[in-house]
Amino acid sequence: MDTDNVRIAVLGAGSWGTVFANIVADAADLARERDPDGPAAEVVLWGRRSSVVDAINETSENPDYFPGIGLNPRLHATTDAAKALERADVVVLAVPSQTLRANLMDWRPHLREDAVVVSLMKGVELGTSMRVSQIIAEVLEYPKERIAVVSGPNLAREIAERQPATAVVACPHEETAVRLQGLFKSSYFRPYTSTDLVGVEIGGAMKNVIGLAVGVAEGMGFGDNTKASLITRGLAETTRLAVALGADEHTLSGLAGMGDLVATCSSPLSRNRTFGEKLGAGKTLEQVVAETKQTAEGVKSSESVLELGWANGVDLPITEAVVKMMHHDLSPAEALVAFMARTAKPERYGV
Ligand SMILES: NC(=O)C1=CN([C@@H]2O[C@H](COP(=O)(O)OP(=O)(O)OC[C@H]3O[C@@H](n4cnc5c(N)ncnc54)[C@H](O)[C@@H]3O)[C@@H](O)[C@H]2O)C=CC1
Ligand SMILES: O=C(CO)COP(=O)(O)O
Repeated sequence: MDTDNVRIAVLGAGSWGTVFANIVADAADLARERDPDGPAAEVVLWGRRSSVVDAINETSENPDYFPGIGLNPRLHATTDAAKALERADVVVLAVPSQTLRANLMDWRPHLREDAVVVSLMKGVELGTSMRVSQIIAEVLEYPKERIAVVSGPNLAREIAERQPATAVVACPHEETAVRLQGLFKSSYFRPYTSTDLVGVEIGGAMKNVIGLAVGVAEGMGFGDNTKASLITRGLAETTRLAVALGADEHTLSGLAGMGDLVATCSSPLSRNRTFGEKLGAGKTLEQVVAETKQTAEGVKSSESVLELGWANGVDLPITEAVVKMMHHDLSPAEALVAFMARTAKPERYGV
C-alpha cells in the first residue's frame, strides 16, 4: 500500500462507519493543510439505503444516526459497492459481525487484489467462533500483512461531535499498522499501533458482553461497587481468554481492553449497556430486542465467545451469565444468585 493519493472505501453507513469515514476525511484535510502538495486521500462511504446516501451527499449529514451534526463536505457516499471498491487501496468494514461473511462474498469480486482490509467490528462469528480478521482472511484469502483492526474507546456519537478520542490500529505487520495510523490520525482522533491483533479483537468483542452485564446491574438498581466489580472481573475474564488465544496480556490493559471496557460500561450511549439496562429493569428480552434498532454485538457474540472459552478450557463466568440471560431465559435476579454463589477464589486473572 502506498500513501500517495490513497483511495479509502468505508463499507457500512451506520453509526461507526459514518463517523469513521468522517474521521478519515478530516484526517485527509489536515494532511492537505500541512502539505498542500503532498499526497491526498479520498474517502467514499458505502451505505445500503439511498435515503441515507443521498442525505450525506446533499447535506453532509447522516439524518438517521446523527441529525444536526455536520460531516466533512468532501465525504462522498454511494449505494454501489462495486463503485466504492473500485480502485480502493484501503477497505474499511463497518457492518454487523454476523452478516460480514455474506457481505464479503458479495464484495469479493470487486476488491482490488492488493487492497488492505481494516475491520472496525467488535464481534465473534456465531457457529465458527471466528474473530473478524479470521473471517476476512478466510473469505478473501488475504495474507496477514493486509488485514488490520481498529478498536478502542470509540462511542461513535462523541467522535461525530469531534470530541478527542484514541484507538489502536492493530496488524501483525507493523508497517501496515503505521501506514494506516497516518491515514486515520486527525486533530481529534489519535490512533496508536499494535501488532497484537488477537488481543485487540478479543478486547473489543468481550467488552460488549461485559457491557451487557454492567447494564443489567444498572437496570437492577445496583451502584458503583457492583459495576466496578463487574468491570474488573470482566477484564480478568477477557485477559484470560485473550492470553489463551495467544495475545499479550498488556494489550488488555490498553485502549482496546480496559479503555473500551470503561467507556462502554460507563456510557448511556453504549447500545450494549443500554440493552442490558432495559433487561435488568424488568423488560422482556423480546421487548428489548424490538426496541433496539442498532447493532448490539454482545447479544449474539456472547454465545460465540463462550464457545471460544469452552474450546480453549477458559472459564468465563460473566459471559456465561450473560448467555443464560440473553438466550436461556435466566432472569437477572437468578443470574445474580448463581454468580455470587460461585466457589471462592484468589484474585489472579488466570483463574
Ligand atoms: N457505534 C459505535 O459507537 C461503535 C461501533 N463499533 C462496531 O462497529 C460495527 C458496526 O456497528 P455500528 O455502525 O455501530 O452499527 P449500526 O447498527 O449503527 O450500523 C450497522 C450498519 O450495517 C448495515 N447493515 C445491517 N445489516 C446489514 C447486512 N445484512 N448487510 C450489509 N449491511 C448491513 C446497516 O444498514 C448499518 O448501516 C459493530 O461491530 C460495532 O461493534 C465499533 C466502535 C464504535
Ligand atoms: O464499541 C463501542 C465503543 O467503543 C460502542 O459500544 P456499543 O456497541 O455498546 O454502543
